[in-house]
Amino acid sequence: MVNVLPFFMGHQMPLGQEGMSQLGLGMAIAASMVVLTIFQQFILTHLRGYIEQLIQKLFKSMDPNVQIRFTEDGGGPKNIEAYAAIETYLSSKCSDQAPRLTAKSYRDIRTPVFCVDFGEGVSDEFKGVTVKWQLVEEKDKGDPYRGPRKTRYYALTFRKMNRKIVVGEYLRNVMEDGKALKASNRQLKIYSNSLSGNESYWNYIRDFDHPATFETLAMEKEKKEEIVDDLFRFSTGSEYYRRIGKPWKRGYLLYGPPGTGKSTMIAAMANLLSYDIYDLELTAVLCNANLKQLLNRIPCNSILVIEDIDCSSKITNQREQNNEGDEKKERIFEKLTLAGLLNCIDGLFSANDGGRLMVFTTNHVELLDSALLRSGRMDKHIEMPYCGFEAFKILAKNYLGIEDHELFVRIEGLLKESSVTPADVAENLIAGRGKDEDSGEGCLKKLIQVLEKKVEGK
Ligand SMILES: Nc1ncnc2c1ncn2[C@@H]1O[C@H](COP(=O)(O)OP(=O)(O)OP(=O)(O)O)[C@@H](O)[C@H]1O
Repeated sequence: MVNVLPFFMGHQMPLGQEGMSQLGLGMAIAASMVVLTIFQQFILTHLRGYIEQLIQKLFKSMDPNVQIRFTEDGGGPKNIEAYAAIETYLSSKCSDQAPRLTAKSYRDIRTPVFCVDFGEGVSDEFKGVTVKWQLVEEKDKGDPYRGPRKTRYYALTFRKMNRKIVVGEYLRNVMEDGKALKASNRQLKIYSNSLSGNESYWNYIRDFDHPATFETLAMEKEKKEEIVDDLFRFSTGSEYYRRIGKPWKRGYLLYGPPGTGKSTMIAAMANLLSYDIYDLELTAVLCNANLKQLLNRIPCNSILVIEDIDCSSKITNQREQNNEGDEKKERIFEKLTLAGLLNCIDGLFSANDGGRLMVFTTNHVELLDSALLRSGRMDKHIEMPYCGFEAFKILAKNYLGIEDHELFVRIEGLLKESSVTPADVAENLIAGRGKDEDSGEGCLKKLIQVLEKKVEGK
């Protein structure tokens, strides 16, 4: 047998029997050293990693808490929306808890949102379960071009045993409340339509800051409550409209003499629901196609207002009687029709992404085409009457701060006999102009005189 080992070992001299056995031992030791090193380097490293993982798992399973992170800009619009809803929700919680707050102002909100400072925590309770929110900012290495990157997130920590209620009910509640708070803090706006060439557009007119509310609206309590209830059911009816397969819209017709508060009611509706107002001027609509274009551009959570709809329907119905020769009106007569308006209303707002309210007003309900009045187009007809005693008491409280007075009995009697609008009454209740008759009592006396004249003149 050719002995090749000496060459491997670097020996030049031939070896005896003893040398051979020593050499074998040396090689065995060397081999076991190599195996040991491999074992250490590979097997032990793997084993160590495995053991470490096991320990981590063990610790995790012993940790009683769960943490969910909501990052500021991660994962698309839904996540951004969720982050904003959480921020608004926590804004209402943190003002009396966190020692340090940051005020954030956005373009479209009325009052600043308060946020906790980084590292600060806010605790919250839901159905007996306590959770903790914390605003965290982390810096990572980022990439070579843009450098380090900051990530902000809200960390929600809670007990593992409460996972079901927190992930289900609690978070749904946070999102809904956050979105509702955000909507109620939104700066409302008024838009109106205009014509440019053959195209119709909505133009931003101004911010909507009308102070009217249902509380200040002079109207019988029961009737007001019924309307508010209807509006709330409508605005929270997403599930309902989805279930019955109808577009999420509702039509209101407000009718009554001028000065009975139809426009004031629309303002109160917008404030109640935090909806923007889209005031449709039909005389600035060229044809049915234009109208469709405009109505399809109204976003959700808006009120479409068509005031004095009787005048508009007169235009459409009395086409033959028009002999003014006005070219533009002529075109409207030809192309914008009642049928077109009805079609637009029927096919309107098929997307169920949010509610859209339509409010039509008229001083002459008797002139309206019955096709326009039917349910689905105008679901609720509200009469805005002359001023009754209940409405008067609200006006006296609003304008004079007087809730009861000995002259009220006389005024109640006169209101029963006369037809005065809340606008007429309000006009006589503007106190504090310096003169004696403009004091609270002076205003009531002045109103009595006006009412007496009305009754006499009947
Ligand atoms: N019901 C009411 N509650 C409180 N204020 C009212 C009411 N009705 C009228 N007013 C007062 O009268 C003013 C005119 O009312 P408003 O413009 O709402 O009436 P209107 O019915 O819309 O009239 P028009 O048909 O002429 O448009 C309002 O600015 C408001 O101050």
